[in-house]
Amino acid sequence: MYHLAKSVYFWATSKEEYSILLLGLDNAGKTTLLSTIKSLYNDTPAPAKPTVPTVGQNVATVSLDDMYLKIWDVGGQHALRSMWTSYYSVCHAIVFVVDGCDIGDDLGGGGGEGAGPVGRLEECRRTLESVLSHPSTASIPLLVLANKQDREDCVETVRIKEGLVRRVFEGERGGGVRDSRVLPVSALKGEGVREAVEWVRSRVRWNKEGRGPVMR
Ligand SMILES: Nc1nc2c(ncn2[C@@H]2O[C@H](COP(=O)(O)OP(=O)(O)OP(=O)(O)O)[C@@H](O)[C@H]2O)c(=O)[nH]1
Ligand SMILES: [Mg+2]
Repeated sequence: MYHLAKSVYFWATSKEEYSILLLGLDNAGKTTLLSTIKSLYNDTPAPAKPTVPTVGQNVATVSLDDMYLKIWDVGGQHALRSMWTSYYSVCHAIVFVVDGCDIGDDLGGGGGEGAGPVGRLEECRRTLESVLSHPSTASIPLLVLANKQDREDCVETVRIKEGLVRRVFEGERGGGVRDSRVLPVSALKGEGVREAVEWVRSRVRWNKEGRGPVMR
């Protein structure tokens, strides 16, 4: 009887928990985004100190009305990217953060002869392709964030959509059909962050049959 009551109590009081993986090149703004999400949803103070490059991982859980989001922020430096794969099989959505000021001004040109500087667009493209072509990320929702929108030298979101995301999806390593969206944010100022979290919330729920939550 005790065990039955305990189970009933657990199911009545528990919520679904989904894991979200923040990926992107070094300096994209992942750790800043995690801090901002924590301060918006958990009422923690906004970080006073600047971030340092992440070696290893940061994790935080935010409580929404109907679920917990457990958010993993991992280091984006080249040497650390091989560790990302160990998170793929347990994550319910991937948020790929792009530094919108560091992808160059040749988004439509394909990098051919005579093309202008391309910034880190090509590195971003190869990295995103590698994530999406991994079998464990198949059909997992993908949110691409065009970050640093507060800066004047940031490219327009549509250019990241066309020049990066569409190219990856149309390529051979695009990873098949999945829910995806590109949204502008400023992780530093918090602009667009609630909209990004809301998109993730709705998409992990939608994909629940594909990859189920953990009950907490
Ligand atoms: N202007 C502006 N700067 C930002 C924004 N987001 C992050 N930054 C800055 O970009 C730099 C890198 O931010 P991080 O959050 O540490 O980047 P990261 O993706 O975690 O980098 P790694 O840990 O090396 O993978 C820091 O100086 C941040 O203050 C933003 O929205 N606007
Ligand atoms: Mg970091």
